[in-house]
Amino acid sequence: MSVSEQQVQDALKEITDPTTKKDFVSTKSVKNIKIDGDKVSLDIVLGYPGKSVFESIRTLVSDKVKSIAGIGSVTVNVSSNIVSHSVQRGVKLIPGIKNIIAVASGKGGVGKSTTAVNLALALAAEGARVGILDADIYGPSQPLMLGIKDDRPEPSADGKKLEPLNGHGLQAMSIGFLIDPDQPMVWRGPMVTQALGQLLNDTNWKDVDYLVVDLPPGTGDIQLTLAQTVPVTGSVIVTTPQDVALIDARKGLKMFEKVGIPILGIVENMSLHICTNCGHEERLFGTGGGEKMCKDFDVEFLGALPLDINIRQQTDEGNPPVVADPDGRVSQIYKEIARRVAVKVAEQAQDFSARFPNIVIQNT
Ligand SMILES: Nc1ncnc2c1ncn2[C@@H]1O[C@H](COP(=O)(O)OP(=O)(O)OP(=O)(O)O)[C@@H](O)[C@H]1O
Repeated sequence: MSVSEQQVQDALKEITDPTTKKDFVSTKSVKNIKIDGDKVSLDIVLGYPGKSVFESIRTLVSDKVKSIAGIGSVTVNVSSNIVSHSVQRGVKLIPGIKNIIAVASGKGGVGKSTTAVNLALALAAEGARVGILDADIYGPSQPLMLGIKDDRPEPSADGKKLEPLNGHGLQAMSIGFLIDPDQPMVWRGPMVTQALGQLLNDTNWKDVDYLVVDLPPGTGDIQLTLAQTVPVTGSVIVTTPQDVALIDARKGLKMFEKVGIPILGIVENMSLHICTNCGHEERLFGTGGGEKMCKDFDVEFLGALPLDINIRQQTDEGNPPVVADPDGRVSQIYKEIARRVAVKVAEQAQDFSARFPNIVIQNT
């Protein structure tokens, strides 16, 4: 008696994708089941980029299907398909961009730009088409971190837009490509929003699955306006474990909640110091702060990066760890975070009617 499609589906309900923590049937990843006598073939189509886990998923699924009685050979193809998700209501989507991920911090200097660039590179390493927009108008650091600070963007063929620059395979745009970094610029609030709007809308983004936006630090008027004008799928908040950083990170979280942007999760940066001489581990800034905050606010703890001299040196030299040492421990952490972020994006509803925020105008 030959095996039925239902038997294959039932078997696949019993195994869990380590990234989504769900079974492949409930995430609608199982496609195209074909049964020919005792031969079975099927596709697993993931909703997140996961090149580095394709092989382990292929083995996991194929071993499970092989365990069904009466099955001879099994062929499993694993791939990813990234689709667009909803954004906050009233904000227009941008052509050429499927999803926008805002990387924010309540406080300056916590490693937001470092996290943004390595997250973008990790998403790309996992197989996605990725762009990075440096919205840190006051202190653009992406041109330096991508090693292309002296490059200048070219106009597009129709002369209407600017071509993004290429930084380690990312499509990149930053105010830093357009101004002289040594000349102080004085920006007023409306100019910042206008400049950002232009960088976002007047760049010729090409088929980007994820655009990572490196927001300016803080939770003032400018961040709020940006959060309301950029069509964001979700936000990632970067913090260090010190209490002062965590207090500001909470403010960031509340700001996104207010404008109806989902929080994809929190990254704790510089959480642990490993001595380069003796390997001793020290929690310079305390322990568990990021995780506790996630519990308090019911958001996901995406991962923790150590305070590591290589992260600083490689990133500040324009060759971030995900590129400089793609198989190293730090890259693995960034890739795990990237996959978790992509899963959280994929979990966002594609209709947004339920998320319209209440706007209350208060006179204080
Ligand atoms: N995990 C880490 N280990 C060591 N150094 C780090 C780490 N993360 C960031 N840094 C370094 O800390 C400095 C500040 O990082 P970064 O510019 O990313 O912070 P930021 O939050 O974006 O700052 P700003 O508020 O200026 O935008 C940089 O020199 C960076 O290389």
